[in-house]
Amino acid sequence: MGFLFAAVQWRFINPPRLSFGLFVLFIFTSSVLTSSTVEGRIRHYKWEVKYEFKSPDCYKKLVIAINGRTPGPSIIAQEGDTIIVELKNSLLTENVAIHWHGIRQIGTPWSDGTEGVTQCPILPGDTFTYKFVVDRPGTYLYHAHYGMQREAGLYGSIRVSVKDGVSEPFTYDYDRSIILNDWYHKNTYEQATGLSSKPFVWVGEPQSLLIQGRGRFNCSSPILGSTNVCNSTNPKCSPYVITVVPGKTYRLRISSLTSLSALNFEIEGHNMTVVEADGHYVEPFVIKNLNIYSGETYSVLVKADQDPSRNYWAASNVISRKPATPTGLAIFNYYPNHPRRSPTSIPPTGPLWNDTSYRVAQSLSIKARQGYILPPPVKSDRVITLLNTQNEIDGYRRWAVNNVSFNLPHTPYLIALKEKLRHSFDQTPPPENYDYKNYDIYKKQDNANATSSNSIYRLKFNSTVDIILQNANTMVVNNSETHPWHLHGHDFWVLGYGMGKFDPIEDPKKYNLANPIMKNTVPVHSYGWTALRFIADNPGVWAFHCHIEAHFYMGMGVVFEEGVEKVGRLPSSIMGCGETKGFNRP
Ligand SMILES: O=C1O[C@H]([C@@H](O)CO)C(O)=C1O
Repeated sequence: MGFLFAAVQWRFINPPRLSFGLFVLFIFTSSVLTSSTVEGRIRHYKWEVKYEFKSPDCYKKLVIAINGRTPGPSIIAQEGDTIIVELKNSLLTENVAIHWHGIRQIGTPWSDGTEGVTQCPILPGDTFTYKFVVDRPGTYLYHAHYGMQREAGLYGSIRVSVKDGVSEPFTYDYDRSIILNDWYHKNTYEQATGLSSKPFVWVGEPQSLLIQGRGRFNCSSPILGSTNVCNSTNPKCSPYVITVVPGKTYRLRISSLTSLSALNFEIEGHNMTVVEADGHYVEPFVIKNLNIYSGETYSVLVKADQDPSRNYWAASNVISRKPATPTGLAIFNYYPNHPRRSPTSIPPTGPLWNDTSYRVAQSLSIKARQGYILPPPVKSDRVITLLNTQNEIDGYRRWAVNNVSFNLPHTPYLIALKEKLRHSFDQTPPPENYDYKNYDIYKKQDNANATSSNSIYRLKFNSTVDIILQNANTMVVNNSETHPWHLHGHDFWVLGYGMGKFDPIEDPKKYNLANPIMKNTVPVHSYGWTALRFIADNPGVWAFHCHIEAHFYMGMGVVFEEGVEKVGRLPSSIMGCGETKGFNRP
């Protein structure tokens, strides 16, 4: 931990300057109650989670909103602030839990919001209080972490600015957050039921792509017939508008919370300079379009330096799966043109969806900004190789890791381990590797001996762990999908990406140990591998899983425990389910 603190201190060597954009946003978003302490402000939010009818893409469906909104309210804070969210579950018949994505929860592992791992679900009618410190500046997210509720619209952004008197290694005039998403018309229950049925019913491709909660479904589509649930003239589904002043530079914090799709984001005619990824400064690089995977966040700088007499399209397109969803569109509006004036140009269609080498090249071009991220330890203490496969188990379609498909336990691990409730989950450690020599990753395989389990990896506190994520063929011939893996409670160094089968002798020699980026979410490209390193220095129990909502639901995840004996007294509010019934009595 001291190691990371050193990295944080090292960063603050620039002269003081708080960007005007951040300042203005701070003033306008302070509807939240704040009070100051020596360490930082306390920002107190009261949220009510409720089903509501909304038409984000013109098609009316039930969404899960926070205080009537999806995306929910943004959390705007400063490094060192304490966030308190009093969450009232008004879903009537449904539990809920919210994860603070990218926030490491140092000292507060019970606030990670991962149902089954760090807490019992919040019951209908109950209010649960999350309390944690945002200890690092950067762009983060929050979203539901229970069942498949995220796809119902329960998500939002967290923006943490640097401390007063500290400046960042780049400048800009204004700061905007944009969440990209994909959108389904089926509700979460229909989707989840299909995934866990015999025969398996796949969720399919999304109906629309949303940019900051807005998209546009074609209401005259023949599949709708004569229903009145879709209305293209509803102003609620007019495109999101990013208004820019000619000559000014914008920091766009672009993040993705897609349920399934990998996306490519582009602003017609404008270059973007990438400066931040998952809360870490990157060596700036210029791109025409950004590949972004579910759970990732980026900051890009965009200068409004094109012909100011017109507006431009900002577009998101599906990549890495054969697209069956129209381009998501927003308007990049040059002031003082009318914000609703649609550009007459053809919207960007993005790169070829199956150009994996293009995506791998962009992943490889993300490097730590010099002077801001300490390099990783040169050696690891343990290497865990995780083969990702699709299989059938008892006739159910599942995803498995080293032939083990993950099931969440009924008693959250954090409580089970701290209170020594050993019977509440499978104590056999999951496999550290797969049959590396004989497994053909290019072949459709049955993986007939795959099983389901809720066993977990226990890591030695403060040890350095390498994870090799290995992709393979699915149960469809000649098909391997992209999986964005997200680690809770930590950032990891990204040591390398490669195509084909990872070679445990040769590939580690090519690791980037000089300037690897730190992230919390990383893609594993089709038929490829990704190598990560992290230090198990955050006492708690942490999920590590594919951020595709259907895939985690189908078992594509693992859990790590480290230093649980060092965790302080657990709050009784996280208890009440499984074997923890009765633990919440004062
Ligand atoms: O889990 C999945 O199932 C489908 C397909 O493999 C079978 O229909 C798909 O694309 C997934 O990602």
